Amino acid sequence: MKIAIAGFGALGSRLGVKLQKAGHEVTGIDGWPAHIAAINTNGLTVVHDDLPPKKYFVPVVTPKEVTGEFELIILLTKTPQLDRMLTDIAPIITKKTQLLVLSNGLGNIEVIEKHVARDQILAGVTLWTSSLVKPGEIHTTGTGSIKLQAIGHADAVSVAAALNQAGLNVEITQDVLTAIWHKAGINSVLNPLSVLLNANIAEFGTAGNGMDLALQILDEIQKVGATQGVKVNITDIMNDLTDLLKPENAGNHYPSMYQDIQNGKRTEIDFLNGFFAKIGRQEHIDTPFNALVTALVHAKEDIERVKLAKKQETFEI
Ligand SMILES: NC(=O)C1=CN([C@@H]2O[C@H](COP(=O)(O)OP(=O)(O)OC[C@H]3O[C@@H](n4cnc5c(N)ncnc54)[C@H](OP(=O)(O)O)[C@@H]3O)[C@@H](O)[C@H]2O)C=CC1
Ligand SMILES: CC(C)(CO)C(=O)C(=O)O
Repeated sequence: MKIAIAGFGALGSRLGVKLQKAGHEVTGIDGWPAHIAAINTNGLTVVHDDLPPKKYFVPVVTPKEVTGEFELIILLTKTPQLDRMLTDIAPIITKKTQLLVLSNGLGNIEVIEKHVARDQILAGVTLWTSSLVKPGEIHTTGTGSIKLQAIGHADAVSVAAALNQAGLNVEITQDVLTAIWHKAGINSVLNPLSVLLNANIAEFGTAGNGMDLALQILDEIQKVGATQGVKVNITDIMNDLTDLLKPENAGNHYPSMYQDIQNGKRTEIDFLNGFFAKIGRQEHIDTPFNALVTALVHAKEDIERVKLAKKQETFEI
């Protein structure tokens, strides 16, 4: 299948390599010039756990440069960048193109609906992980899975089959909205707490009160979900959290929000805990934990951005 991955960052790169290895024709689309240049010149370096680095040659272009027709575009930008990416790649989206969004957070489907017909959209969630450690180099660990559903009449079966050829462990769900809230519950625990506690997923699991904190956050999300007609199953989320702590799954992974903070970038917090706190305010549901976590992550974003800017100034001197 001819596949483009829009948002060829940490996770886009990992999935891109797996899809290319399975025989698909893959093109990466990304806006970070240094990353594009590194991959196109020297290949993408992938370091899996303690294994020797491997190089893969997947062509990467900017959103404004990309040309050609793709049967499938996998959207893997950070949530705040999705709208901009879709605007920039509009020339390559035909009526036959299917778009699958796997980014974390709430509200992605509504953004895509502004750009293409419902029948072209598939939405999903993924437990694959990856870290972009420097331009052109990702570090990977463990394994993962994907759940997806067609929003209208897109061809979920052929998309799932193409992804499964690459061993991506895809399951078609009939209730992707619940899956998205479920995943957002997982992210609303692991992502901000990794930032605030400076811990990877396994290290978070060693905190004596870690799971109590998780329960407080999830209890609020469950109450907010009920106001929106979404059933959030806390037991199922806690089971998934416990599985993710294992090194063979994602224990050694620093969540994507942790990586954003390290890179001095704004995070997806407003599409996770911040989203639940906002709906909670509208629906008169108290969400003190989610509101506090959101405020603390925003504070951390500011602190790290100032620190990084100072470091860069020092380099210039
Ligand atoms: N990483 C993971 O393990 C997982 C991620 N996800 C989700 O997948 C989506 C994509 O995440 P992920 O791949 O981690 O995101 P990345 O930050 O690695 O990549 C997203 C985009 O950010 C830009 N970018 C990345 N690093 C830098 C940098 N240092 N300086 C400038 N620009 C940079 C890139 O281009 P551009 O300049 O165009 O912005 C890239 O397209 C998110 O919604 C995330 O929550 C879901 C599961 C696991
Ligand atoms: C792997 C996981 C679930 C960790 O929180 C994730 O989605 C991320 O890193 O953003």
